[in-house]
Amino acid sequence: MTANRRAPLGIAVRDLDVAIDGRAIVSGATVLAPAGTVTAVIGPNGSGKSTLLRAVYRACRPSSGTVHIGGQDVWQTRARDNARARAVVTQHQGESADFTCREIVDMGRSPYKGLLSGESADDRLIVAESLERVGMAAFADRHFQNLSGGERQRVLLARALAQRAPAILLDEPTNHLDVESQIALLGMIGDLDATILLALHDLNQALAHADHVVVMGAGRVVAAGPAESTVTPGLLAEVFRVDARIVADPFTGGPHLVFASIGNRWGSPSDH
Ligand SMILES: Nc1ncnc2c1ncn2[C@@H]1O[C@H](COP(=O)(O)OP(=O)(O)OP(=O)(O)O)[C@@H](O)[C@H]1O
Repeated sequence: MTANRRAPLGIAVRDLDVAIDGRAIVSGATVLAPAGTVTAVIGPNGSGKSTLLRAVYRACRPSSGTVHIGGQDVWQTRARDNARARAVVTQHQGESADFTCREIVDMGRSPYKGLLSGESADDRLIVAESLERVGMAAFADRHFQNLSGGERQRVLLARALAQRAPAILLDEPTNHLDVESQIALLGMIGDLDATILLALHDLNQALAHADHVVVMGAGRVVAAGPAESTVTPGLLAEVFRVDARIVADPFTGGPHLVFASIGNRWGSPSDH
């Protein structure tokens, strides 16, 4: 199945500023995701990871800076060409209408369809293959709105796969997934012939599955580079305020983070 396959396209974000209601949310961010690699954006809650991704997939207009995918400025590119260049899996996609899973995944084919053209044999095969790839083939005729959070996440991933885009953006893709599905998803994205830019909370997943990490803190990129040399205990203490040690992963021998207990830092216990 080769329909619409293209070589991976690199993603380049330069000097990006995003302000919402006059407040700087992302400031001066430069993120380079080379073609064919996996780049994880990590950082504490509210550090600007989702906003950065939103600027890349044109859900949030930057106040300054540029975003290129494969050398094309996404903010100067037609919507259909953008849809062919990158697929997106976000946490809150409002697919509330009463579509089946097959119909949801078929939406990934729309950048390749004419206004009045229906589904081609290639489209049908790609949709079936994409559902199969995320282990959801048996759900093809089920209604999307009746699925569990993890099942929905897998169908939305299948839609992104069906789009056959040379760059894929994922915002917290392991959210809602059980441990087997998390491992399957991260293994799968490493095998995709695409450039992957994803926001992740699990630092061990970033260490194990990303070629590069981009570390955000308070809207700025505070570090970036190869995962193993960038995600250090010193950096985690500075950015996440946690005490971490690196041990050998007993399965792979690679680096694995363990964290010291820090008690409740969110507030004082109530009196009762
Ligand atoms: N539409 C908006 N209006 C106002 N503030 C916003 C908006 N979107 C994001 N923010 C604020 O911008 C900051 C960054 O949000 P963002 O969602 O990008 O962070 P994040 O790093 O993805 O966080 P998390 O890890 O919690 O998902 C937060 O303080 C958030 O409250």
